[in-house]
Amino acid sequence: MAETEGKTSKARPDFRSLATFWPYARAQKRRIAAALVALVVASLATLVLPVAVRRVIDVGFAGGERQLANSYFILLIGVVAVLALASSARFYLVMTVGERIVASLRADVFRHLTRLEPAFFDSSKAGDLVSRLTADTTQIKSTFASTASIALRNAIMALGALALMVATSPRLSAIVIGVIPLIVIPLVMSGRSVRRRARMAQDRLAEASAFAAEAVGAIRTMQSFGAARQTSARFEAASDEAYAASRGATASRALLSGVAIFLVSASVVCVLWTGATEVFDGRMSGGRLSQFILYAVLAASSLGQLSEVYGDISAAAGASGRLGEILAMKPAIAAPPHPRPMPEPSLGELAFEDVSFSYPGREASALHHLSFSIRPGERIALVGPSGAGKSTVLQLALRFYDPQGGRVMVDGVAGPEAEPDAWRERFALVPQEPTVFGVSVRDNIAYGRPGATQDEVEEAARLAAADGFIRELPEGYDTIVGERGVTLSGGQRQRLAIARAVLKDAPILLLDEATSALDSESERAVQDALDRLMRGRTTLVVAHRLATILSADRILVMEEGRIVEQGSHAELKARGGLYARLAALQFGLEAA
Ligand SMILES: Nc1ncnc2c1ncn2[C@@H]1O[C@H](COP(=O)(O)OP(=O)(O)OP(=O)(O)O)[C@@H](O)[C@H]1O
Repeated sequence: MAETEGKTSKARPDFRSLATFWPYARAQKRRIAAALVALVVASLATLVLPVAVRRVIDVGFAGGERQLANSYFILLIGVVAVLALASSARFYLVMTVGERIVASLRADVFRHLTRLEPAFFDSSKAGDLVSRLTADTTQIKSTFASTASIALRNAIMALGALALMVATSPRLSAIVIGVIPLIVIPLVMSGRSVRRRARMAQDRLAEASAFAAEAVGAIRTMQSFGAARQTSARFEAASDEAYAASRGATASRALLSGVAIFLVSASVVCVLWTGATEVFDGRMSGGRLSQFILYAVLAASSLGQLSEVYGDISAAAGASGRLGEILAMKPAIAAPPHPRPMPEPSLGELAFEDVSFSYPGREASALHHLSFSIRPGERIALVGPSGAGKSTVLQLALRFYDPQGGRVMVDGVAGPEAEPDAWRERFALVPQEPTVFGVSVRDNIAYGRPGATQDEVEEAARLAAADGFIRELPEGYDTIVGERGVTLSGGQRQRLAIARAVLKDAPILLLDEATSALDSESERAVQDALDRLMRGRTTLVVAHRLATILSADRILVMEEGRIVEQGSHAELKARGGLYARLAALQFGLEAA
């Protein structure tokens, strides 16, 4: 699979994908126009230089007119100054255009990604696209900020220098143009193999880096299995392969540059030789020969730089193709053209009506004709064996997916009729493994309500039984937590998530209780916090704790995507069915 994807990404790039930039470039048209002016001025100044040099040599040196030579020198300094100024302006303008275009593009792609349904991120293609996002935008920036201007400048210079070469000496030009194919053909042919080898080296390097990233990510598993030595050996082998491949690429590149230097220099010597004969024979002035040589060198270096541009532009085309693919994706869960307004204030009603659902790419149904409704303020516990579909019910309630059959209703409005943000406003979720962001504790709690005051945040933390441990953190509410900050225990993370839900104060609460056991003190604190959070709120909880099911108004028992029993704890226990068996097994209650 990865193999096929790798091959496609290396296929001939589709240059039409560069059209993705058009709207971004249009927004920068003034700067681009100014950059073009600077670029043309700099190129013209460079093209004028050889004429000034010829004048200095012919009039000054050969003609012996010192005064005139001096004024040509002054002119030369003027031209050089214009060249310098225009080059600086071009560099600044082109770089900022590139940065601006890429910044807007990056922001758009990211905004778009945040709107896509979670199912998109489950696919391997998504992983590939997202992980290349940074590399792709960087590639595009370098193409815009330097390659485009290098291409344009060198195209102007190459054309200008070639035309002026012909104007300076048609005979010498004919010789130069005759030898160009002798230089270019072998270079282009060997260039292909160099590029192929360079790509192989890059692939090996990418494999080695991916291996290292995976190993470091799984450092605990690796060390606990005593697999450090074996992992290092595998990395070393991958790294050696990368070295061998890059040595091959470097060797062919070295050979290529040697051949190129020889061919180019030998042709310059030949031309110089022929030119010198003409000077000796009095058919050409020394200054004119110098002018010609300067134009030839300019043309050669411009053409040389142009040849490198193709690779860069095709890489940018590949990168923009991938970004364009993201931008072209239509979110599966989007607002309809005329969304139905949700009633205000919220009633806090949630209902599943004959809902059938299977995950994308899965044949088996996760939910079969599921129907239930929760009245405002009611507390419902979902129980059932692993894989029964309990978490799926929460995901559908939040519209991370839409069902293939039936409908999910909130406050009398069906999912597809509503605006997704307005819909999700009505829910607060406390997941099994809460996410803690790498920001302060305060910002973590205020995540669901960014404008919340310090008092509101503290009040939410108190209700979630989190205030105590937060105050003991090194910088209290300002402590940075998460991967780069202070590590929180499982129970602390849960209480932080509960505080976040308290602050959001949504009418419907979705809870996925943690299956992993906490120590009894944390367990108590979390349970108390949850009780306070659930009070008076419509609650749907995937229950793993006895206390939770005992306090539920109603229990829905799920098995293989269906509700097989429902009722109160006492009724279900008395029935002696699946619930009674689960209660005995999971919750340690005697089966009736
Ligand atoms: N993202 C997904 N993509 C594909 N299939 C999934 C996905 N998530 C869950 N499933 C499948 O859907 C079915 C129901 O899973 P679900 O997670 O809802 O069960 P659960 O009752 O919550 O289980 P547990 O108690 O173990 O968390 C399972 O067969 C599972 O393999």
